[in-house]
Amino acid sequence: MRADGITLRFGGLTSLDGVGLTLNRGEILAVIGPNGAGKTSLFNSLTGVYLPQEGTIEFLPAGGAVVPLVHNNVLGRRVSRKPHLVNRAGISRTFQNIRLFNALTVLENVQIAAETRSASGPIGVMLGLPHNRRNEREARRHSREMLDFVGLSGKEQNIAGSLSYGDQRRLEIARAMASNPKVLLLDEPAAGTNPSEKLGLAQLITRINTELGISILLIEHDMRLVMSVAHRITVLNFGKVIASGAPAEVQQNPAVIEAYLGSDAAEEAAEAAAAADAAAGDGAGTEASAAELPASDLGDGDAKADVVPDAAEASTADAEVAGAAEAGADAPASDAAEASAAEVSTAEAEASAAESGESESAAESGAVESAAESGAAESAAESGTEASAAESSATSAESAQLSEAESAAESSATSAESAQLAEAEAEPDADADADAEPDAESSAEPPAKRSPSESPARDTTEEGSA
Ligand SMILES: Nc1ncnc2c1ncn2[C@@H]1O[C@H](COP(=O)(O)OP(=O)(O)OP(=O)(O)O)[C@@H](O)[C@H]1O
Repeated sequence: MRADGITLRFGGLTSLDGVGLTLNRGEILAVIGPNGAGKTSLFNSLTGVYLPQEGTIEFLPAGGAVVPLVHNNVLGRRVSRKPHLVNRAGISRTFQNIRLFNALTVLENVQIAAETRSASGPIGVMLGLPHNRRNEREARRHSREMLDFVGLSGKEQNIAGSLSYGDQRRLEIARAMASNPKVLLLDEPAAGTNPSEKLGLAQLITRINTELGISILLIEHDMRLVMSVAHRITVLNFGKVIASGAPAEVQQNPAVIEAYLGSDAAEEAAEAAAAADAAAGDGAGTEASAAELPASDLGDGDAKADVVPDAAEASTADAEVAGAAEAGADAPASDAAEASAAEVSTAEAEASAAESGESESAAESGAVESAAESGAAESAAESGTEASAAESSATSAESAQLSEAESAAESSATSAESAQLAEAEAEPDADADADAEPDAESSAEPPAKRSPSESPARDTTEEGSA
């Protein structure tokens, strides 16, 4: 799937500004960025909910012809494929806010999606023709299979609204998979879930990719999850792509750190990196660079405050965590990054990894975690779990240093967000020239943040068959 030069405007607000992105076959590509960066707008453009004013989007399924999703037609008019035809072409999605039929059973929720693939018309269904009954049986069988895959077997007859939040997220994924997509777009699948649910979701996403061969485009704020599953990452900020590449590369990109944590933090991180380079001879902790985007939930201001890297703190904590790992962690002590991940993972993650004998992979999945991220260790302690060696070795001086850094970052994060919001609000609506034209599909995705003064939602669509 490829998007080129996608520009999407809402009146004077440019939500996407010349965005280009390619999802390769078989790949997990994460799209990250601060709040309001344009991630959901991008998903809505890819799935035909919005019609971007500029750019093209095309999909090339294996063994098939190119399917134009957004393009200029022969008359030069902007056209996009309707959402249900995008789905029929092999692209499915989940939503940031869970959208289930809460009063229906788990099985019925999935079956509805599975039946959209069948050719049964309403009359045939009403008459109960044999062909339609066969389709229904097949849809039910396939739905059960998907539920089993996501770990919801045994809950088929439960009412969807009664499921735990994590199970509801799984159900959404099962429903998206019921139409046998080749590409799955997941919009913040871990939002609102607890750490063990997040771990399970990360495993599920990887299995969908490896076992079913489905390419995945993932929007997610939880950096630990992103780093553990993504093959590549594209970073958006203010509607523009500011970085793209392998997770480790992106995590250390100064522009990315600045986008998330502000320029002061980026400078501090760069200084810390230089200090770490200078102290490279020391051994411990130097492999996990201090100038990394911390692996944690970057979805809101609180989370940002939790993960602020302080230059000095980062190297100290690095050394401590690596030292503690050498003293007793299962993770290879020679790899400071893995050791630090093993130490600062939540107790739940550790327990589950240990139980399944996957301590190494758990360590790897969190290998990107910066030692500066003492937020994870703090939250483990808060939740009554066993304090990590890294945390227990923290001195009070370091704690003071951390709180200072946290409040600095919190204020820089807040001011960055306020600036963004103020900028968005200051944009005049006067030049809006297009109708707000909600259609059935658009209304399924209500405006997240503000009412559109110029809705780019589909003014022209193409009914071409997939
Ligand atoms: N329907 C709409 N009408 C007007 N403005 C919109 C609409 N949808 C999105 N925007 C604006 O576009 C910008 C990008 O929003 P978007 O929801 O795509 O960001 P995001 O990166 O997904 O944010 P978050 O992480 O908070 O979900 C924001 O400024 C938002 O207010």
